[in-house]
Amino acid sequence: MADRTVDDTGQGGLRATGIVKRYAGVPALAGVDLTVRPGEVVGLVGHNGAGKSTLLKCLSGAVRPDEGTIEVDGVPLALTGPAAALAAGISTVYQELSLLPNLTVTQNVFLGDEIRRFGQLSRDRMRRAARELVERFDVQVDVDRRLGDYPVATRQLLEIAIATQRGSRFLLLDEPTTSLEGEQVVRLLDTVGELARTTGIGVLLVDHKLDELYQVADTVVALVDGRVRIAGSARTVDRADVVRAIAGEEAAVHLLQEGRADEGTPTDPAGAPGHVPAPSAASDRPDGTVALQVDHLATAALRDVSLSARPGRVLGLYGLIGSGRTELLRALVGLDTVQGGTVRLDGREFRPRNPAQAARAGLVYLTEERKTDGIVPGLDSATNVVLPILHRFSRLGLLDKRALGRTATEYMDLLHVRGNRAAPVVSLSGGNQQKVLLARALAQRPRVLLLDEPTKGVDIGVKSEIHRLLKDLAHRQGMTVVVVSSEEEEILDVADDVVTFSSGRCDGRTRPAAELSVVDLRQAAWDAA
Ligand SMILES: Nc1ncnc2c1ncn2[C@@H]1O[C@H](COP(=O)(O)OP(=O)(O)OP(=O)(O)O)[C@@H](O)[C@H]1O
Repeated sequence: MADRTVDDTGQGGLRATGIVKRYAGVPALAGVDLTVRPGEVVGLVGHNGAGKSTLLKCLSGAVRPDEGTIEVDGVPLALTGPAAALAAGISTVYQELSLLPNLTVTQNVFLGDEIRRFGQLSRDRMRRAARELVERFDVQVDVDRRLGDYPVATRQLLEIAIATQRGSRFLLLDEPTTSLEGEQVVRLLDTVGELARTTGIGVLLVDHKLDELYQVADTVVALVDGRVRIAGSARTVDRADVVRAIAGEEAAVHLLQEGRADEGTPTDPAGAPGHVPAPSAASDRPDGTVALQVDHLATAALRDVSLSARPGRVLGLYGLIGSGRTELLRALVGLDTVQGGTVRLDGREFRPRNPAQAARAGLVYLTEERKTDGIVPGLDSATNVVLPILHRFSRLGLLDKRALGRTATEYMDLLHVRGNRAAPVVSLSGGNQQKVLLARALAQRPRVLLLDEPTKGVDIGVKSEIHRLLKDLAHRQGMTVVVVSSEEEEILDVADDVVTFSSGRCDGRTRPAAELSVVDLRQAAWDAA
C-alpha cells in the first residue's frame, strides 16, 4: 500500500455528495458521499446489489442521479452523459471491454480521437505514440497486430493505459481483475498503484476480493444497501469489519474463523451450521463408479484430454487461461465439435450435439459468459431459472404457473438472489444475475454439473455459500460436480480432486486438493506447460 497522506480539508478531487438513485421508487443509492483525491486509490466494496456499479455509472455520466451533486475540484459538474464525464477528466473501464478486437492496437489507441489529437491522420505518429504508451505500461504487444490476437488480460491493461492518455484525471475501474489469473492480477494492481503514485490520477476501484483491494487501496469504502457503511484509511479500517458489513454477522463468523476472509473462500469449519462432511465412503465407492469418462478428446482447441469424474466428488480443472479447461466443458455439451476421442456417461458412450441434448442426458453446463451465452435479458428472474425445464410444468398444454413459480423461488432462495425478481433479469446487479444462472443450472437437477467460474462477480459471503452448496450437492446428494476456476484458492476450497490442463492437454492424473497448496497448483500448471 502506498504511504500517502490524504488532505481531508481540501476541495481537490472528484467529490460526490448525497447521491440518490432510485429504480422504480426503490433506492439503489440512498445518499452516498464519496471523494477520490488526486493520486489516491479508493477501494469500493459491497455485497451484490449494494450499489457499486450504480455509483460508478453516476460518476461516469451513464446514469443520472435523482439527487446529489458531483464536483471536480469544487466545481459542480452537469454529467449529462459519458462524453461530459470524459470531458471532465473521468474515464471508466467496465468489465465488458470496449475496445474493438478487429482493429490493430494502434487503431484502438486512437479510436475516435485521431482528428482531435493530430489534426490529420499520421500513421507513423500514431504508431510511435501507441508504442510509447504500451511501453510505458509495459503491455507486451505489437502495435500493428489485431487486438483480438491478445488475451483478455492484455486487453484489460491496454484499456486502462488508453483511458489514462485521454487527459483523464480520474479512473473508475469496475472489477478489473475478474478475468485475470495469478500473475496478471498482481501486474494489473501494481500498474494501478503506480499510475496513481506517479501521475496523480485518482482511482476508484471496485473489487470483491479484499486481499486485492487492500494491496492497492489507500482508502476503503464499504457500501451496504446503497449507503456508505465504512470509509477510512486502508491502514486503519479493519478487514474483519468490512467482512461483517458485506457478508453479515453470521457468515462473517465462518469466514473470519477460517482466516480466509481475504479470499472469501473458507474451508468448512467443523461443527459449524451448514457444515458439509467430507466425501463419505458411499461416495467414494469401491467399485470406482465413474459418471463422466473422457478419453483422448480432441477438438479444434483440445489435443488430447483424458479425465474421469466420479459421483459424490467435486473435480477441479486447473490450468492457465486458454489451457483447455473451458474448451473441454464446451465440447462436452456440443458447443465445440469433437474431432476425436470418446465421452462416456455412466459407462455409455455419449456424443455431444448441443446443450439441450446434453442436459437431457444429465450434463448441465453453466457458462462463464452470462451476458453472451446465458441470461435472457428481457425475461424476469423466475422465468430465466425455469426456462430449460418448462416442459415439466406443462399439463394438457397448460402451464402450471404456480408450481413453476414455487420451483423458481425455491432455487433463488437457495442462492439468496437479491433484487426485484419480477423485473427483467438485467435490472439485477451483476452478482445476482450470476446467482440466477446457477439457480437455473441446479433446477435442471443434473447428474453431472459443469461450472465455469461459478462465483465470478459474487460477493465474499455468497461465494462461500456457493462453495458449501456445491460440496453439499456432491457429498450428500451424490452429484458429480466439475469446476473450472482461475482462482487457485477457489479450486482448493471447493474441489476434492484436481486435474491440470496445459496447451489443450490433460493426462487425467488426479491429485487430492487437500494435499495441494496454491504454489503447488501454479507449479503443476507451469510444469505441464
Ligand atoms: N437498470 C436498472 N433497473 C432497475 N434496477 C436496477 C437497475 N440497475 C441496478 N438496479 C438495482 O440497483 C441495485 C444496485 O445494483 P448495482 O448493480 O449497483 O449493485 P452492485 O453493488 O454493483 O452489485 P454486484 O456486486 O452484484 O455487481 C440492485 O438492487 C439492482 O437490482
